[in-house]
Amino acid sequence: MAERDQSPHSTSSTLCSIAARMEQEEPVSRSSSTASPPTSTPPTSLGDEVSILSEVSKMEQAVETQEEPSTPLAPTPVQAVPQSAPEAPNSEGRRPTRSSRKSVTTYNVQILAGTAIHTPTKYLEKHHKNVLHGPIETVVKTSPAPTPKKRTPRPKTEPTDISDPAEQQLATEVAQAAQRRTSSRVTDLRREAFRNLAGVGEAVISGGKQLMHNALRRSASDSRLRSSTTSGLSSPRRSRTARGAETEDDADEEEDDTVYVKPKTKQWLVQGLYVGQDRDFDARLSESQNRARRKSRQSKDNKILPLPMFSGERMLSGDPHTSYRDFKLSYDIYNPLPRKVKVDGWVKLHKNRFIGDASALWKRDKQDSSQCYCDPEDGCGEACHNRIMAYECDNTNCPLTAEQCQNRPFAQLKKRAKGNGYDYGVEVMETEDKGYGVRAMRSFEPHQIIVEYAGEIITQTECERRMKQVYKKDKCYYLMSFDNKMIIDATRGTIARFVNHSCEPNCEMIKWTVGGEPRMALFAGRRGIMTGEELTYDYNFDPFSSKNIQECRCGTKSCRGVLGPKPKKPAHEEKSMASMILAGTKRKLQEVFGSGRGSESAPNSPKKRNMGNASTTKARNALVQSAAARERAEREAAEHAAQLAARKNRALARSKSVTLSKRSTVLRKHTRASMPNHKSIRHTTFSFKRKASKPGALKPVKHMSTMLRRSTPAPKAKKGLRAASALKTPRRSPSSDSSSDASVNITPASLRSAKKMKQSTIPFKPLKFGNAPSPSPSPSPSPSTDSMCVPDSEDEDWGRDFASANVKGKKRGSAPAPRSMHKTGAGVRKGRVRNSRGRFVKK
Ligand SMILES: C[S@@+](CC[C@H](N)C(=O)[O-])C[C@H]1O[C@@H](n2cnc3c(N)ncnc32)[C@H](O)[C@@H]1O
Repeated sequence: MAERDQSPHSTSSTLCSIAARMEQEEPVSRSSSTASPPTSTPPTSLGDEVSILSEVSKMEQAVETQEEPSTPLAPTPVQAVPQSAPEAPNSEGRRPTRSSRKSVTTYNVQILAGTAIHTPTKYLEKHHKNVLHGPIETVVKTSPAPTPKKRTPRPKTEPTDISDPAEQQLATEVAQAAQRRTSSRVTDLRREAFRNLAGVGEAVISGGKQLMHNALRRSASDSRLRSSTTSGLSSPRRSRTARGAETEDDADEEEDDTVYVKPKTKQWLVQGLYVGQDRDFDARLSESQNRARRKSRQSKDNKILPLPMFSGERMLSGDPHTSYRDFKLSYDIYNPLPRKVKVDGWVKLHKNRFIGDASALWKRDKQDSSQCYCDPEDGCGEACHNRIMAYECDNTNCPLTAEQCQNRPFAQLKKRAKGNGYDYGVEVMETEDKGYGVRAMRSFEPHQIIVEYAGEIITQTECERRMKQVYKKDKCYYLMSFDNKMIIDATRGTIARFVNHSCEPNCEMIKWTVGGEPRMALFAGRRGIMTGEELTYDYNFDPFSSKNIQECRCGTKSCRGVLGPKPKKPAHEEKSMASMILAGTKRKLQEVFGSGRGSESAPNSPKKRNMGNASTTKARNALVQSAAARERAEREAAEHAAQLAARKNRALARSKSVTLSKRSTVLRKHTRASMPNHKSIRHTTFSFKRKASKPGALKPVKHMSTMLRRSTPAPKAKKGLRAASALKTPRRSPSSDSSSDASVNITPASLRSAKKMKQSTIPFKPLKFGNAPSPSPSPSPSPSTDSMCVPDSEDEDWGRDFASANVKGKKRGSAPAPRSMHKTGAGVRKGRVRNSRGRFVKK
């Protein structure tokens, strides 16, 4: 039993110890006093009041029995306790052992009262007041400890201490007093125990009351809230409650409330973020209609929460201090594109890198430069010389600052590369049937730079080697013809290598000159690019042989079916087409000029057969008129172009920065070097395919000039209909023309004008020298009139004469005689003079 926990924390152990000690003490008491009843037991429970009382009586009896032999020398029952024997060493000043203290009986009233708490008793203020230590006799003898620290005297040593009779007397008196006090104290303890119990009960009851009160208050506030929000409309639940309140008496209601505390009801928001955020106006309606709409709306309540998009509008238009707040876009709006892919084995390069001999062979033509003279207001816009020539402006060739100038696309690209993914704006995607592709992650303005096509710059020899050895088994090649007969191999290169071909592309691949060096980049087309769009450009793929032709899967309306230029029709087909066009033109001309054949054939023609004479004449007149009008328009266009060119030249001459000779040199250079390249690179992508017959064989990359020749139709082939189209879209021609053009044009615009002038003269020449009958054969024609290259003023006159002479009913005879005739006197017959109407009459 001694091994059990006997700490003051443990109530059970304390109770057990009480019982144990009492058991142990029983024989002691019995032995010490025969008067003590053997049935005397310590109280074991709070209800054991009888036991407590009996204990008290037992104590009293004990004291009484002690009192009987009240002679001073008579041994006290305490002295007779045999337990004192082992305690003898204590008298020598040694601290009593734990086992020795077993005899000390402790009555904890708090435990008995059930109010003990599990706190070390030494910290409890009342502890020592309520606890009696030691055997009953000692307790009786000693007065109740006034202070908690005062210990009850050790009973075993006491008898030995009471040796003096005076002291014994004193002790007896004290014991008597203690007996009296103890009895009263026990009564006090009982009272206190009951008081404590009552206190506990009170606390429990008051706590319950408090809880009930709180619950009632909550429910009351809830019902108030409900009544205010529902504004008189009572729900069935509410009415039931009300009915209940009326019928039940107050006590029942209180009891009900106590038992069933209602949970907090959910409060629905009737106003909040989106309430009232409807649009004030409807853009589709007029102002007055909107006003009427607003008026009619005023009385109406907004029943449905408006769409969140209007909240953004409100926030933006409102006062930022009051209505502005941060918000997050949902992920699929912020990032609408599917996950981007990773390409294995793609080594990224951000700029061109020369490989092998390429660097040594690369010609750096320092003369190849351009200069612009733009104003800050223009900001190097559409009219910027550098922009037209595909030169990037920089501090050396542009008078504007970087902020003012808008013609620095590659610089813009560099800045963008430092930004985030959105700035960069492109990513690799997987297409359905074309392998990888590139899509826009942002929008691009029309003609805005998107990404540079960069990679390894290699020579043709190196390219061939790679094709034979490295890319032997590959199906896709990333080779593009570049400057100086070099090739960009973007197998290691920028993302631009993944851009696929389309017959209706949304981008263009253009070569620019940046800081004197050529660079290729993908630019947005004229429609611009939307986020998520796949980027494409026209490869103008050169398959070299029919075996290498690849099927195009661009899926556009005007798809050519193959990657590359539209397959040429067989020669005989082309010829027949040309002959058909020619035949048609001839027939029309015959109709116009009324040749015998045409008029003869007319009745046989099923078309003509149905036409009456009047309608034939009408049609003929219309044709004549339209031909004349076209001629006039062409002439005017040529004149206009010439004027424009002259104006530009004057402006340029004013700038005085370049001498005339220098400017013509620059012009020659531009026309020879830059323009053809710019044009030819534009839509040319070379993708090398191994020949099926000879694996690894490589066709040499065609030179730019070859490409140009291929892409630019020869002037001879542009007879008739093609000549007109050539006039509409002037091309930047090779330098051959510029050498003959001794004008001071150096701008591309003036160059185009000059070209136009030349082209516009083309239709006249065959008419004059080929088909047109001379109004009067010149006996001694001037040599200059035979020249077809440079038309002089006489040529023009001849042409005009021809036109006036052949157009029926128009200016016939009314035109003044050509000046040349007057000069030479040719055609003036002897004995004849002109009359006032210009006709020759006899003298
Ligand atoms: C420069 S790569 C373009 C990227 C390539 N799709 C890839 O996955 O790496 C050129 C090759 O892509 C394919 N390609 C590009 N555009 C195509 C189109 N419109 N139709 C079919 N194949 C195309 C062809 O195989 C072509 O040889």
